[in-house]
Amino acid sequence: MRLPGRLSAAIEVLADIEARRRPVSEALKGWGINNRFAGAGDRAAIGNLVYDALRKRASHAHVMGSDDPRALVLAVAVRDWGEDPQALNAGFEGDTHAPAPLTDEEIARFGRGDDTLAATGNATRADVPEWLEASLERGIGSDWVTQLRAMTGRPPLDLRVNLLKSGRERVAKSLKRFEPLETAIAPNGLRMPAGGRDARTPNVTTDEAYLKGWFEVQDEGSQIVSALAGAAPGEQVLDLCAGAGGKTLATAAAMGNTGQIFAYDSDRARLAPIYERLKRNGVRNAQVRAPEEGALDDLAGRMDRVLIDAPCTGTGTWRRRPDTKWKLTPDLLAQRTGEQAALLDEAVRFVKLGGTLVYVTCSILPEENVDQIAAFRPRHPEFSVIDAAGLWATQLEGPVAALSDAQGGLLLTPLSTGTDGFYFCALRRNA
Ligand SMILES: C[S@@+](CC[C@H](N)C(=O)[O-])C[C@H]1O[C@@H](n2cnc3c(N)ncnc32)[C@H](O)[C@@H]1O
Repeated sequence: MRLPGRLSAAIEVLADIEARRRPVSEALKGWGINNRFAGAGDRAAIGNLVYDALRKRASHAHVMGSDDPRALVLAVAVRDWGEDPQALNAGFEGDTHAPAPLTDEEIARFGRGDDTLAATGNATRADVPEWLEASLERGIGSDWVTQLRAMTGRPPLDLRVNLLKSGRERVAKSLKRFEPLETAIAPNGLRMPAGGRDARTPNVTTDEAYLKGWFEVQDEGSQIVSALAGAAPGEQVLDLCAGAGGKTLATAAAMGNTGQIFAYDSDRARLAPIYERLKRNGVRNAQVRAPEEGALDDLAGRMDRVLIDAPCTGTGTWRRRPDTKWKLTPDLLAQRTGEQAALLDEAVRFVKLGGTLVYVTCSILPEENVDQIAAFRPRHPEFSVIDAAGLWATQLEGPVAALSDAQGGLLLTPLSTGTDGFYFCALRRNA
């Protein structure tokens, strides 16, 4: 397929997402099934157009004066992919798969370029829903628009090398056709930066090194918070929201397969992939606890470290799942903050005297981060915050790149740490 056909396909997929309220991945898959002639390169390019359109939905719509799928996809072609509007029209001529030619009005809008954006509201320039503006400014500070604009780019593909089975050099060698770079902050990470336009994401999970358990796909931010959590060999650790086990696996490696990690999740389906992953990674110090009445009772008061990788709005992962940015509602945020407060209270009973409670989210909203810690402290005065910047100095190399907050926590963002958005705060039990 040539570019005009790919643009038409992306318009079709976006329309399908809107009409049927479908998740992006499902709509793209559906399009692929109905259009079997399209190759892997076509599908990747169409996916990129769709995701790019959603990453900058508000600013694209502002420039175009419309948020219909055609306007958004043409905006990606011109604003993000650097196509010239007149040249696009020339390419559309005689191509039966092309969208309708750009109108004079559309061309004029591109002519005015992004100048009109300067005069518009912050939420549009930051490409976020307006109702989140006050929260983002409060949580991130005065440069929140710049920070959020950095979240409209494509994410890299990051890997964590599994030290239980391999090393960074060996994995890099196995994947050298993808030209991986060492991650800047996480000590055992490799990164394949995002490509532009129709670049395809490297398919690393078919590599022999992956099948042998030498590495996992894990954003560098997730690797950093796992390192900050500071689990040491021989400890007793509870991963209270283990899900598919991304943090469990990183923690097991940090503990050198010694001590014991208890991996629990209230959702059996989310926990299911952990069994295969633990096996492939060669983890021998993790016990999975399925969600049953009293499943964790024997751990009360015994844990050196309890990790809450809390259910959250996922606002830190907007680069990867930009559709969730526009679907988030105040009700969903309130539901998540309620769950987070309950989990913090629930976790307390497992932490032994002198033990550590680690709270993590992949959100950039203060309601889910610093506010949770501020509310927890008077409820549990027996805990005190361990300064996260100090932990950074002991667990990671280089100066603290993340943003600090008034409670002693850290916020990772694409602009500050080059990662997804993550929040980290650790508290010690003193009584
Ligand atoms: C951010 S995800 C965990 C991701 C996982 N730790 C990883 O690194 O791959 C949050 C998880 O919390 C779980 N969860 C939600 N409420 C919970 C509760 N009350 N107790 C335990 N787990 C819960 C969800 O099922 C979900 O799997």
